[in-house]
Amino acid sequence: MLEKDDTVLDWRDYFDHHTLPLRRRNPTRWPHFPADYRQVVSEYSDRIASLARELLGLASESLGLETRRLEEAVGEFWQNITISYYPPCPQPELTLGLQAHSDFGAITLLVQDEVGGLEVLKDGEWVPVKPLGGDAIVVLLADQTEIMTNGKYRSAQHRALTNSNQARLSVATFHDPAKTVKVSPASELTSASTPPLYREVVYGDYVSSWYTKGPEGKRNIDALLLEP
Ligand SMILES: O=C(O)CCC(=O)C(=O)O
Ligand SMILES: [Fe+2]
Repeated sequence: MLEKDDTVLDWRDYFDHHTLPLRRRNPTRWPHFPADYRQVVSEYSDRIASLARELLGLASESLGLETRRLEEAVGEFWQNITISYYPPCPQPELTLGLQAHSDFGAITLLVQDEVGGLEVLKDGEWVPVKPLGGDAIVVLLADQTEIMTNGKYRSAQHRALTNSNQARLSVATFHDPAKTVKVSPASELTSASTPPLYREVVYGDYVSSWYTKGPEGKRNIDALLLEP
């Protein structure tokens, strides 16, 4: 889709649920059908947050950090659940469902239907993330985890393609720090010989800059590189 100035827009509709912290959760703003929708989303939010905590714990341990190190650096989770709907696109070669980006928070857990279209950038090539069916969950590390781990874990660049004959649905659950949290490389992972690669950033400033510049590729996190 083109805007007047030839900007390519995403071929996507979405519905966002603010789910955590609990004081942001207001299920009366969510759909009320099926009858158990609000209860299912609330329970899903809690269980996915536990999984995100567990995965950050494994990432911490894999780097020789205390189990809760990354989780504590993120602080209280700000979690949003976004359901994306990609309608069939008559000319899929002209646009993307969602343009290439890395997520700006800490960790995203994504469930997709059987249609396919999600791709991740690996060694300079776009690789399809094939739907596995069942209860498969795609784990996408996001920009704050790249900063906290001083680049040991890179945030995943990804995008969603459209297709001309089938609508697609995905459910992405984002886990972010609060806007006031300062994010920087974990001191345990830096030394004189391994200096910090990224400068400290207030998470809210990072998000504002992301929305000002647009999501293209990873240029937002690249702006924090101390020696670009
Ligand atoms: O629909 C997808 O598979 C990707 C969604 C996504 O990357 C996002 O919402 O940030
Ligand atoms: Fe994403």
